[in-house]
Amino acid sequence: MSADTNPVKPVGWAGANIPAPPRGPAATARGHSALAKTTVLIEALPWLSRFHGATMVIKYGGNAMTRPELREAFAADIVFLRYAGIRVVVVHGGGPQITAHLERLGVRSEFVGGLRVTTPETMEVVRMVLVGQVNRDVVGMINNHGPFAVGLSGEDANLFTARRRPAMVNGSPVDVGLVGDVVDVQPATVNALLDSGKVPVVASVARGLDGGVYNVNADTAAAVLALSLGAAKLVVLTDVEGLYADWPASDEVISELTVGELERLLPTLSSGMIPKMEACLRAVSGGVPQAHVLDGRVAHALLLEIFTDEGIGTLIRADPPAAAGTVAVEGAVTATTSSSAGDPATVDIIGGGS
Ligand SMILES: Nc1ncnc2c1ncn2[C@@H]1O[C@H](COP(=O)(O)OP(=O)(O)O)[C@@H](O)[C@H]1O
Ligand SMILES: CC(=O)N[C@@H](CCC(=O)OP(=O)(O)O)C(=O)O
Repeated sequence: MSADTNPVKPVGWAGANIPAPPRGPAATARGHSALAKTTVLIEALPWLSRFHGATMVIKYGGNAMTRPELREAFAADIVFLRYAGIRVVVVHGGGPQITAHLERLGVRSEFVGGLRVTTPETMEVVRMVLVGQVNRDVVGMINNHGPFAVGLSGEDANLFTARRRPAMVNGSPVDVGLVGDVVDVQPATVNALLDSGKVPVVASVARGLDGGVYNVNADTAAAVLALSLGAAKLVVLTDVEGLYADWPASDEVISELTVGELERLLPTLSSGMIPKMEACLRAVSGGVPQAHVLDGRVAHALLLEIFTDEGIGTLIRADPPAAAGTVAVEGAVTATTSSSAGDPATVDIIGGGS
């Protein structure tokens, strides 16, 4: 747009030939809204500085993919993170999408301990839906906002190798078919994509040690990838506000808990929260400074969590070091319906930003 036709910011704004900007109530209102915007931008500065160049693994749950406007907001957030200099990896789920496809084929889905009972026929559908449908959709959505997303299956270049695992019910193993746990990660391809400025988008299907193909829970896949990439953060987007203290009786969100606290809580959890919280535990106890469960139904939840002081969802962090003068409070799970504010000046104690 030329200087003659641009009504907003004429070139040479301060020049003598250009009329002065309007004064009075309209200009004041504009000034106030600009101030609010600059406040938000400046609030982001410590987080931008902290996370520039850091790796983050974002788990995008199938339940968070439902509404088109939320999908758009998610895709825009991922591109925002990329432009902010964060090495972003997306690991997506697709449980509800697999269930819907199986239903169309007349197959009922069964979950044990949060894991899908996976027959060889089910595995064909899992692979087709995750790799052929959901992965393509997520890649396409992100690329509408910026040309960065590249889709991968966990089978590609042996990214994930899995071994058959049972579900655990009341401490006992129950066979759930072709469900795998990841026993080896080869992140070279993901790193090469990140080095070239791309955003890898990973489906949680794995090759088996036995040459077969395994269904890996996407939370588990995201956790092991975060570990092998040395990620600064694992963020899990789902369809609840975070971990509820006493679900389904209450919707009181646990805003923050340590690995020790989560270990004690784990046997009381049910359904999809079991693999999700196991994954967060695995990531943080393995060295990822923090894992965060966020409500994917909140537009731009990712930006809110990463770039503002507005802590939301449930944060899982390492136990405090048992240093002199530090006393770990037994069972100190913080339950609140509000957010856990992150202070850029203090979160270094736990090895990462909030
Ligand atoms: N303590 C809990 N707090 C929150 N949600 C829970 C809890 N226990 C079980 N859930 C269930 O876990 C679900 C999230 O897991 P899941 O359905 O696997 O989601 P996703 O597709 O995002 O991985 C929630 O929608 C809720 O129904
Ligand atoms: C073993 C197992 O349960 N695998 C999951 C894989 C997809 C997934 O994890 O999707 P969400 O993240 O949307 O739940 C499944 O078959 O549903």
